[in-house]
Parts: sequence; structure tokens; C-alpha cells
Amino acid sequence: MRSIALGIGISSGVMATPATPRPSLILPRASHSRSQTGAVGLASGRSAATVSSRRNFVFVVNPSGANGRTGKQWKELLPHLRTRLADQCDICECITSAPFHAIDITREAIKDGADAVIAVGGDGTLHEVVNGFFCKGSPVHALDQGPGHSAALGLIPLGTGSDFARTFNWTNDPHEAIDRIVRGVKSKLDIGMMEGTDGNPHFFVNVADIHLSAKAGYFASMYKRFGNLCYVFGTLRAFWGHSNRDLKIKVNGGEWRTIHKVTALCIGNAKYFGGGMKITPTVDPFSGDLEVVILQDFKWYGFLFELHRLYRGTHLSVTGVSSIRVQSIEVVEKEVSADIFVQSDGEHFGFLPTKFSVLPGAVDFFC
Ligand SMILES: Nc1ncnc2c1ncn2[C@@H]1O[C@H](COP(=O)(O)OP(=O)(O)OP(=O)(O)O)[C@@H](O)[C@H]1O
Repeated sequence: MRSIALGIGISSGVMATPATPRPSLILPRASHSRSQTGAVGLASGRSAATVSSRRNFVFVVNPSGANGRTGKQWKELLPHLRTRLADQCDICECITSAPFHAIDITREAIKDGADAVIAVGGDGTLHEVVNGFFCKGSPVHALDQGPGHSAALGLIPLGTGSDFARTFNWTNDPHEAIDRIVRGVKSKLDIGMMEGTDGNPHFFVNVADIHLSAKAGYFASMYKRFGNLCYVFGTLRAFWGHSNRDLKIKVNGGEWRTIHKVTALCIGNAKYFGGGMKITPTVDPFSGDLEVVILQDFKWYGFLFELHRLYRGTHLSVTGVSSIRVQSIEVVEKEVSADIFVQSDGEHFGFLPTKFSVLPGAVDFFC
């Protein structure tokens, strides 16, 4: 492993802690592999960057993913990864120490010239890494690279649900993921953007959703010990006291219209959420648009009855389900109420109105 300077959570098998303020994460271009044990000055990192064509790949690992399985699997995987990538690049291993740490790690890595940032964990980790590609709504750039340089995004899916990987029919086999990274084939991946009243855009790569499904995601996190069943339990729990709501939507900047008795409104950049529910079954994350699936007037027993269709992605023909392709959609409540939940790739927000739009081909993605 090549020498990597660490300011924030960079380590080789060591749990890193976020520091405030966070110093720069520096990726110097040394010519040999070794474990990182200390910080290297920015100047030396920059000057060395001009003389080597080796690439810096930063792996952002959530040790707590999949109830701790991610951390264990990663330890076993690392020697194999080092062997496979030894010829072409240097590996920087960053272990997250808390929720949202992956965002900071990613931002610092990109600023310091990383050629790729690879999320190792579940959809939550991927979501944070994707959000680290942006800051205050704009893409993060390397400080000392030319305008042509951009960091690529990668994924080693080792989470509970790993829903994003399902869109590509990828398994949870990390060796296959490493093969993809070694192969180096990349495509321009669309990224979803969500804007709300907090004034800060948030990004999603998988599915953002409003109302029942978002509430279900919130409750599912309490049942993670049951694996993917947590999402079914979470949904049933969310139906408790739930009332379907009238929402107003505006598609692609057109006219406002009211959608009655909305159970859930889901905006997919990719196909799956909830541990294998194929909620937005026709979307393609390389197509430049989003699929919006609206569920209207569902009760808990109807949900249970149609659940098998949701897993197969055949629910679009069910009464009360509609699907549209959009570049943007704005959503407001017809009447203000306190119980509308919003989530983006599983992260929860407490605000409406909300605008969702797509950033076509925003990130190079190993696939
Ligand atoms: N060191 C940490 N300790 C506790 N939580 C963490 C840590 N690092 C990251 N997290 C949080 O753990 C959450 C869940 O992680 P992740 O998505 O990787 O696994 P998962 O929930 O098992 O998988 P999936 O989302 O695919 O179901 C992330 O949203 C992240 O905020």
C-alpha cells in the first residue's frame, strides 16, 4: 500500500475519528506500498503528484455495516484487494467512526486528488460517499489537479440490503466488486438531487421517498437485527396511525396538480429500496431521468396482499399505482401536516416542500 497521509479518518485497520476542524486528507505519490501511520505535508504530496501516474484509490469502510459483518469481511478482503490492485494504484483505507463521517472523508479525499473513492458497506455508506462528491450543492474538485481530473465512484456492496447493487444484478460477493474495480470500466452515473427548506441540496443515488415508505425506513432501522425483513416490519409499523395525504406535484416545471390520498411517493434513480423491493422498476441510472412511482389509497392489508408484486417489480399494474419519468418533480402538501416523512437513500429529513431533480451523468462509476 502506498503512503497515504491522513488528516481525518484514514487508517490501515485503525478506527479513525473525525476531527474538528478537519485537516486535509493528503494523497502523496510515493512509489511503494506501505501502511499509513502518519500525516504527510500538503506541499510534498502536491509536488510528488506531478511525477507519478499511479492512481490513488480511497476505500471508505463502514465497520458497523450489516451488524458488523462489513468490518469483518473487509479485514479478510484487504490482502486480496492489495494484491489485485498492486500494479495499478495505491490503496488508502478509511474506516468511518460514526454516521456521516464518510461524507467528510470523501470530500477531503477528492480535494486531495483521489482518483477514486470506493464505498465499502451498504446503501447508507454509499449514500454518504455520494454526498461527499458534492459540497453546498456543487461538485467537489481536487485542489491541485487540472480541470480534467475527476474522482470516480466505486462500490463494494457489503451491507444488509445493498439495494443499489441489485439494480445491476450484482451479488454481495466482494471479489466480483474488486474485479469491476480492477477492470476499470466506468459509466456516467446519474445522481438525484433533493432540495428542501433547509437550503442545502442533498444527493441520492438510489431512491428518495415521501410519506409511508419514508416512515417505514425510519422504523426499519429499529429492526435491523432481522436482516432484510426489517423493511417489512418497518412498513407494517409505519401503517400504525398512518393517513394517506393529498399532495400537490409539479413535474418538469409544469402546472401544479393535486394527487389524492397519497400513501407514498417514491423517486427512483435506481430500482430498489427496502431490502429488495423493486419500487421504481423501469428506471435506468444512466438514462438522465428519474422514475416517480406514486402509491395512492393503500391500507396495510392491501400492502401485504401486493407485497410479492413489489419485490418482483410488477406492481405498476395494480390499482392505485402510477409511474412517470421526470427530470424534476416538486412536491408540497395540500394541507400542512406534521406526519409527512421524507427520506433520501434511507437518510431522513423533516421538511417539505421538496424538489427532486436529476443530475445526468454526474459521476463516473465503476460498473
Ligand atoms: N463507525 C460507525 N458506527 C456507527 N454507524 C456508522 C459508522 N459508520 C457509518 N455508520 C452509519 O451506518 C449506517 C448504515 O450503514 P450501511 O448502509 O453501510 O449498512 P447497512 O445499513 O447494514 O446496509 P444497507 O443500508 O444496505 O441496508 C450508515 O448510514 C452510516 O451513517
